[in-house]
Amino acid sequence: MGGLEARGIVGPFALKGVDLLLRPGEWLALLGPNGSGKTTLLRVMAGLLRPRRGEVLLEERPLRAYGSYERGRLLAYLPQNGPYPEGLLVEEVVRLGRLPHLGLWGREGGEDREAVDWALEVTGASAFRGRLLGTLSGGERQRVLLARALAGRPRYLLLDEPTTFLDLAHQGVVVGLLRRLAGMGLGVLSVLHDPNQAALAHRVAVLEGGRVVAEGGPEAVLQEPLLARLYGAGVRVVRLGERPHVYLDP
Ligand SMILES: Nc1ncnc2c1ncn2[C@@H]1O[C@H](COP(=O)(O)OP(=O)(O)OP(=O)(O)O)[C@@H](O)[C@H]1O
Repeated sequence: MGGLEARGIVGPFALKGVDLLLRPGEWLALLGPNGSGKTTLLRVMAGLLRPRRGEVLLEERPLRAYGSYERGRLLAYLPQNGPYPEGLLVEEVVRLGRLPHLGLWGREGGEDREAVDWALEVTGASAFRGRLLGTLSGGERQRVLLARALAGRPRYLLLDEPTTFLDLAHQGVVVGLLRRLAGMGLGVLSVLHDPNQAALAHRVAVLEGGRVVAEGGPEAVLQEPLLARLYGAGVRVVRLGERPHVYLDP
């Protein structure tokens, strides 16, 4: 079976033995307290950090055996922080997402332009295409960076806190987009802090102290005892229809 799989990952830093499988066609949300190892795990699964022990398999082949362009055509990573190419036009930033297909000297063709247009469109970033990245608000910039990740038409998308900086409406746009992308067959792994956004994912995995301590459907994972242990006694969970809804009652 395909997928992006972390097997027995120990180190660097906080990771203490993580197994996690991201399947094509699913949105998997990764939750966990600050410092639990979420970003580190994402960077290991993106091939940007080497684990001390264990390995990452991309469609059953070790990730370290892939060349960087080959890996980049299959897998895109959206980091939590920059550096960002502030001085480039938005359209140029998104075109950078085609690099794994074009190489440094490749000539852009119709397929590349279509992918860039599509990525700008689905992220709601088309209106900024002629602006400099450095002139955008935090939320606008976040959508452009998501467009850059999508422009390579990856099969797996790893997103570190993609809804941070977004207003409520655009959080909804991004969350809806993640579901839609999974529906199109992509495997989407997103670090999130908001359990109510995670409740919309197909599966949720919870990291605590560098280990996956819970994994499964949102209804099964987002339970009050676990969340209270992770985030404190004031966390409450109620059911709204089928879905768990988490709020604070400090
Ligand atoms: N370059 C580094 N050198 C030393 N320690 C590091 C380094 N990067 C991360 N760590 C440590 O590893 C642990 C996990 O960090 P990580 O960024 O993966 O956590 P996180 O779950 O993403 O946290 P947050 O929710 O705050 O973003 C933290 O204690 C952090 O201080």
